[in-house]
Amino acid sequence: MIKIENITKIYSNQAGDFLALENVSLNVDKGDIYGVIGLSGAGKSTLVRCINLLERPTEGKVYIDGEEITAMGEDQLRKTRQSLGMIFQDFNLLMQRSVTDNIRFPLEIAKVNKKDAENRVAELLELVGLQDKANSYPAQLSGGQKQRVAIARALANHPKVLLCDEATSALDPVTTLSILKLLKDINEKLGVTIIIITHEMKVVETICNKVAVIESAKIVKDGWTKDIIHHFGEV
Ligand SMILES: Nc1ncnc2c1ncn2[C@@H]1O[C@H](COP(=O)(O)OP(=O)(O)OP(=O)(O)O)[C@@H](O)[C@H]1O
Repeated sequence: MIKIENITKIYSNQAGDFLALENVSLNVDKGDIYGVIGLSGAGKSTLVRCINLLERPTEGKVYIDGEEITAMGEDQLRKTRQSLGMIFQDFNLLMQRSVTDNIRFPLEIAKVNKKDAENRVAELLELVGLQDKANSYPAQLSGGQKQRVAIARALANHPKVLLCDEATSALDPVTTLSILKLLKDINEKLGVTIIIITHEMKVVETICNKVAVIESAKIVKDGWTKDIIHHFGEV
């Protein structure tokens, strides 16, 4: 479903070149909840941002469903990005818009008609359990509720893949578990493939079937979570 082939990412600025990813390859199958774990600065965010080309890899290829997105033009890329939802540590909600309007936003961009958008927002509010907060504003929500809004918004256009960049890192342990449970439900009920970037082994143990360990720009180990846990314990 997602194939990353020999990706290298070099950030270049006045200070010089910085190698953030070195020859990274990864295969994510449909239905996986795939964890990418590593210490701060290892390259995790860079890797996930290379999957939807928020960052362009300096070298290497990315395939989604067999199509090479690193070779796509802007129009095709814009369409393909609709099949890749993303959520972030700091939620990235539109603070001046209500919960409903945040969730509706990607539907407006995709030019979904008003009635269908209304129905879809109602469905999503139910999915994430926020029907009673439909008219609230982000500032009136807890961290867990904000992340639920972000998840609903990311799912609005029926993506095949959900990319989660440290999505639970700002949350307490109990709220983290409730968000992880929601992600697992989404994976099981909607068949959405999930990639989770985290620095917490607990997150990987709780929901990831597979995991890659990233250290200093390289994947040093990847495979079934149960086989990898022992390795990470030694890091
Ligand atoms: N735009 C940029 N320009 C230069 N260097 C960058 C840029 N973005 C990231 N880096 C560097 O690349 C390395 C990898 O960053 P990245 O954000 O991918 O790491 P990470 O594993 O996600 O870390 P964290 O868990 O702290 O977010 C870091 O050393 C970072 O300083």
